[in-house]
Amino acid sequence: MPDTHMTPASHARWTEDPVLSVEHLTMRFGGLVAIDDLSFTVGRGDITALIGPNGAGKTTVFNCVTGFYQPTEGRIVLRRGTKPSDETIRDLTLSGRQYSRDGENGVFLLERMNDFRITAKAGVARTFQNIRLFGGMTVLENLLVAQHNHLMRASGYTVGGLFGLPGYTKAARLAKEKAIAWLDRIMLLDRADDPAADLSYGDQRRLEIARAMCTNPRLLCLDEPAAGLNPRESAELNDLLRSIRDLDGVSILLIEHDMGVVMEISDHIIVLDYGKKIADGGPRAVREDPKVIAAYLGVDDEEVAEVEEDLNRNDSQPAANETLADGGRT
Ligand SMILES: Nc1ncnc2c1ncn2[C@@H]1O[C@H](COP(=O)(O)OP(=O)(O)OP(=O)(O)O)[C@@H](O)[C@H]1O
Repeated sequence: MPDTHMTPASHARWTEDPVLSVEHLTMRFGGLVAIDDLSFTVGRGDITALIGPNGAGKTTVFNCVTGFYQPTEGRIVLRRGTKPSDETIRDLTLSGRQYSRDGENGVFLLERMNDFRITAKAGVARTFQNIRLFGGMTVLENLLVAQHNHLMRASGYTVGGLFGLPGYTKAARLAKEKAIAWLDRIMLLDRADDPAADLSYGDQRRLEIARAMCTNPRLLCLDEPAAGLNPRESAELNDLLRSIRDLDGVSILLIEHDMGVVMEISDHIIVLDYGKKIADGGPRAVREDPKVIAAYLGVDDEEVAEVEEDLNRNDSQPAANETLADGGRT
């Protein structure tokens, strides 16, 4: 992968080939403006981190992108496959339709779609801050359930599956093969028949990501995947996310407070504060941005130079599991 630490924004994938564009997004809850005219892009094949102090609006952005909230204003464009022209997107917007699909490719206006359609049609999968596995089901069953939509399609939405329709039988075999391949990748093959609730926290996190991957996403949205992980589990998570980017070619958008994880694996970082974007660029540029330091540490502008000096004195890389937000505003 190219070193994106200092990639000029004009040549970065997030400007040249965005898989997702969030355009002038605003989300109000009564009188509270949680997201205020926010625009950013996510590069195809990038790991993009959305960071910011507590209450900055990160989860609200995720909820808008994944269809849990309908934004008050703004457009959210997901591009599958080849890059569509601006005219295609404009025509789709004016048509009032939700998406325009051509086989595996297409353009999707996520602000018009519900969560189910966003996963099934646009190919956006997500995980949550609090793990949401089916604890009573086995580890393998969790990965099979994720492929339920695909299997229903193969059954022709009939009882065909029960009677062994050839298309369904093949789809069921492929679903099992895929689940087993993922269990192997996340090193949980020997736990396939155990209830998911019996796994350690780190294993549950990786299983949740594998479950999301079983839906064949183009964009994987992860809400604090490193929360509560120990350093070894955090390193395993980093490897898994890099492999999803590099081997599966899936773009990743993550919310994360663990600056060790963010700085190590991100190609692109967007920083929010009070619902507005305050920085957007490669990891080094963002890390050295005085506005970011000020927002995280809750200090006045004149104190920023002092804080920067401290950071430079300590080292040029954050320690693993360094969690700036712990010192941030709550
Ligand atoms: N459903 C809701 N109803 C009312 N206010 C909400 C709702 N969801 C979020 N908010 C408010 O919107 C603002 C942004 O919250 P959000 O959870 O998006 O921040 P965050 O950056 O994800 O924070 P954290 O890092 O603590 O998870 C906060 O002031 C929050 O109280």
